[in-house]
Amino acid sequence: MRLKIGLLGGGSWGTTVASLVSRNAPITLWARDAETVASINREHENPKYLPGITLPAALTATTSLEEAVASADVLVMGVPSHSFRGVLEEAQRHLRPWVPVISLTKGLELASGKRMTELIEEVLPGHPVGVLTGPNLAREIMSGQAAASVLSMEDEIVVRALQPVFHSGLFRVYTNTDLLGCELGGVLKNIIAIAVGMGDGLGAGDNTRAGLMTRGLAEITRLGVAMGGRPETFAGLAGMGDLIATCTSPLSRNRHVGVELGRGRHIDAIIEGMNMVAEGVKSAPTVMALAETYGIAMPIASDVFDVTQGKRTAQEVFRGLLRSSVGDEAHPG
Ligand SMILES: NC(=O)C1=CN([C@@H]2O[C@H](COP(=O)(O)OP(=O)(O)OC[C@H]3O[C@@H](n4cnc5c(N)ncnc54)[C@H](OP(=O)(O)O)[C@@H]3O)[C@@H](O)[C@H]2O)C=CC1
Ligand SMILES: O=C(CO)COP(=O)(O)O
Repeated sequence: MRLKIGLLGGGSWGTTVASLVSRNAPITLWARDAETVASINREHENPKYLPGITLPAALTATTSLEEAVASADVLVMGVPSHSFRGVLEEAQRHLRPWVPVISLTKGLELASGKRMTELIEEVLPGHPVGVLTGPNLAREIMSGQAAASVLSMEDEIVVRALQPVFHSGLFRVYTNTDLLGCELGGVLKNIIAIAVGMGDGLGAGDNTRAGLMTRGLAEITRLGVAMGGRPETFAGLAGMGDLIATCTSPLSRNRHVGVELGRGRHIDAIIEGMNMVAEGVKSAPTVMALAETYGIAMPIASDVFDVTQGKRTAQEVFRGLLRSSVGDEAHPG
């Protein structure tokens, strides 16, 4: 039997994952924007988020949430974190029992600080949950470049059963049972990418970037391990892999925010000028609260928090590596 997939969210990543999955399984993509849906069905294009890219003819879209959810054997959530709970609650009315729910979202709920899979467990108790995450810039994948990703669920048998839904020749999907670690890797790297972008915007060099990325990974790993993730996860695709892609690619929206901050623009003006989401800006306050709760030093994330809150400028915080006290590399700070 071929599993039917419902995917909610017609942005750049939702559309890309739906295109990848359409090679393996029947899929219905739900987007709330009627023009986007019509264009995907008729022109095989999503002009709002992936202009100029031809989508597979097998990919069909709908504005009816019920149509995408009611017949789904697997539900994939591709909306940003600020809309996740609301869309999930709508979906809950139509979803059959026990259907696995996979999140593509790399953010935390602002009000509760919860991960997206925690929201799924809360709204849809009893449904197996997972994430698809890794160094996966949507536009690059749609232009036919090879990429590797991770499908993470706690149950090894279920995750292996779902792997073929997402895996294909140029999109290599590994499995991982460290759900918490994989999910946190995707959330936390966005904040470090903003820091690296700030450096790039200020004209910092390659040594600076390497220093920030390495110390940033140390912060990600410290918090992730304190919260229950496995150390090796943060050295893998969902940790270091995604950090490298996001911190170095001109396609990254989080890095873009950082670059513009580094050039001296105000955060509100930058966000105003973007039609896509940069999750790190919204996650920064929640991540700082988590760092406090778990007693973890996160000096780079803290600087990003200050700048994205408009408390200090990128120039002011970018003493970064020049901070007055430095200790042993293996220790926090
Ligand atoms: N783009 C990428 O390369 C990658 C993104 N991700 C993650 O995927 C998630 C989604 O990002 P991405 O697709 O890039 O985001 P985009 O900004 O490209 O698109 C966001 C999409 O979500 C829709 N949306 C927002 N709120 C709602 C709502 N309340 N109801 C229905 N639809 C809604 C938007 O619809 P509308 O157009 O109508 O506003 C739009 O289709 C993020 O968490 C991101 O971190 C992960 C890996 C790669
Ligand atoms: O998660 C991503 C790449 O893996 C996308 O990063 P941005 O949201 O910064 O574009």
